[in-house]
Amino acid sequence: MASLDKSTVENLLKNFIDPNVETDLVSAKSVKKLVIDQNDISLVIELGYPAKSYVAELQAQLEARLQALEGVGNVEVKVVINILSHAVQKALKPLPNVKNIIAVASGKGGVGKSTTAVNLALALAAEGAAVGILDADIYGPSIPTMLGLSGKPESLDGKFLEPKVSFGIQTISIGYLVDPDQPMIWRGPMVTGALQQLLTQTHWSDLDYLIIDLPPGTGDIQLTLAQQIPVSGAVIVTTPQDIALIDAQRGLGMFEKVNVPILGLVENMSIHICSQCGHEEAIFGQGGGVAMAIRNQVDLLGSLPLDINIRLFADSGRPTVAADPEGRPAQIYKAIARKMAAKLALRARDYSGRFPNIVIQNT
Ligand SMILES: Nc1ncnc2c1ncn2[C@@H]1O[C@H](COP(=O)(O)OP(=O)(O)OP(=O)(O)O)[C@@H](O)[C@H]1O
Repeated sequence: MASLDKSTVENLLKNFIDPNVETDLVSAKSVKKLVIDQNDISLVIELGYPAKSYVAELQAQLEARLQALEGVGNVEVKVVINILSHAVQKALKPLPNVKNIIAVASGKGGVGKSTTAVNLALALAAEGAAVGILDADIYGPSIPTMLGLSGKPESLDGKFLEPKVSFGIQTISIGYLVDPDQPMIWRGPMVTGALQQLLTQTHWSDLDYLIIDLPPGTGDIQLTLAQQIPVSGAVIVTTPQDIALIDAQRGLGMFEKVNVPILGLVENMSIHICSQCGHEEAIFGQGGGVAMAIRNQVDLLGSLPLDINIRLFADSGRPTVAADPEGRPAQIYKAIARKMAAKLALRARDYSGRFPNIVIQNT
């Protein structure tokens, strides 16, 4: 039997594209261990993002391709998930108990930012991550309603708030603190302080990701939040409509200015599929998200259709990913969530909490 050539195995891994990170396993630093013992191969792949629905497929594909190599004996492939903490803005420190904060933003209001944020949070959880969501949308705090929650959170020690949990997601909302009848102009100045308080005085319990649903727009409040909250990355939600894209462009510029990496764009309401006849119509225009992504050299993480069920599920307190996990829209949300987390996994890690051991010896 011909003996196994090591470089053939390495080349196979160098040419194996992970569709979530959109790069090969070697460049993505996913090859944790490769042992070639005579003709036997033992391989450990480590993914830095939650991917429950991809692990078995990846393992099977790798095993099949390795097994097909000439001269191969036993093949053993193991895929493990290890979600790490990634760097935040230079002047800030990550929160304890929260590995990564991801901001979900939009330039324009009403484009479906909150619906997208809540479904992405559920999708990350479905893929195996520990997830929280902070509803910071002062203009329309809708996350509790979308998750079927009501009532204020408790405080057991009089200092920290206990997040309310729904579908396994830990949640806190600015809506619990601001008076809905108070004029908007008074809400602005108090909001950044209140948000800092919510962020740091909530008993988050070991989160891989905390999703923040930011208020729409690119004004002072949003800029202050983008500067003060220790975020690892931001996602911009837009519709393909020109007017929304112009505002989304401003949002993108705002995050770039404060050195927050853009993980990608999500195009919402991209196409309407008639529930009666199946006819597809691009109500808000076509190709806007792709063009914006290309122009700014950022990723278009995915596009969601304008689908009446997305609204109905959100209104009923059981968003799409929880209500119809196998349906097409839920699959799109999960694909976007995997990609978003995978893009983050490629970014620099946070080393702030890990000082090297310094030993001072008296001679
Ligand atoms: N893809 C979709 N298909 C159908 N309806 C949707 C979709 N995405 C969002 N919606 C609906 O559109 C409305 C606005 O969505 P949402 O509240 O998420 O927007 P937003 O951008 O967060 O708004 P705001 O500016 O108030 O923060 C909601 O009724 C929601 O259910």
